[in-house]
Amino acid sequence: MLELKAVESGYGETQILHGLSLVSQKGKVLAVLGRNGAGKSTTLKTIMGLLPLKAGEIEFDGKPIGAKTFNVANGGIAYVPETRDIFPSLTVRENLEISAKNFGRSGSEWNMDRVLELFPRLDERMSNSGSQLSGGEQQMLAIGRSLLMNPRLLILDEPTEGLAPIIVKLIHDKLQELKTAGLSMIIVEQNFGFATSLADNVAVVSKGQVVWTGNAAEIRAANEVQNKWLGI
Ligand SMILES: Nc1ncnc2c1ncn2[C@@H]1O[C@H](COP(=O)(O)OP(=O)(O)OP(=O)(O)O)[C@@H](O)[C@H]1O
Repeated sequence: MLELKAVESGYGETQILHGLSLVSQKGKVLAVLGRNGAGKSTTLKTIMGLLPLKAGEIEFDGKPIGAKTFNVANGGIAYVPETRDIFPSLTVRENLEISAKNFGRSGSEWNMDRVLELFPRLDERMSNSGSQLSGGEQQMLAIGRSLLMNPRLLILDEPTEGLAPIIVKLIHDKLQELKTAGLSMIIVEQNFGFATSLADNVAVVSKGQVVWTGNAAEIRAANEVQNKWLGI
């Protein structure tokens, strides 16, 4: 469904991705793993058009993805950044409404009610501003907002970062529900257990290239891969 072919990208003059190639399949969860600074977030930002593609190709459903972030999002890819980027001065309801208004289509699969059913906690916080939410609630809001875009592919950058174990478990269960419902996902994670229990497939990134691919069971059994590329 999404294919990166020999992608080169970076920040200004600094090249970070050096011919990175990977494939994410429809209906599957791909975990992208790697040490700090390997280029995982850079990969996601390049997919989303937040960093320029210097060389290589990115195809979504067999067609070039387009260079502008709005077009990538409109084409069906929702992105939850590491920073979550919710609007701190707007209420939970307003944060959700902006997404529903910009991307909601009549008869579409995701609407406000379904998001609140998935995250009842958000329903209790509808009148609170973004800045009043806990880290876990912010992550729920960021995911809920992205679902209102009715994506065909959901991309998450370190969804568990800074969250308490009980919230990590909750986010895990919700993403598992979305997976069961057939949503395709790419998840960048430092939490190996979280990532490999959700993932079908795994790509390991080091120094801006994919150095290992396989399925989740394979990497769980491959201690030397974990040790060499992830420092586990
Ligand atoms: N805004 C930036 N300007 C310049 N260099 C950057 C910028 N953001 C990241 N980098 C550099 O790009 C490299 C890859 O960073 P990236 O954020 O993609 O790593 P990562 O694999 O996602 O790791 P992490 O888990 O630390 O986020 C690092 O060397 C980092 O210092």
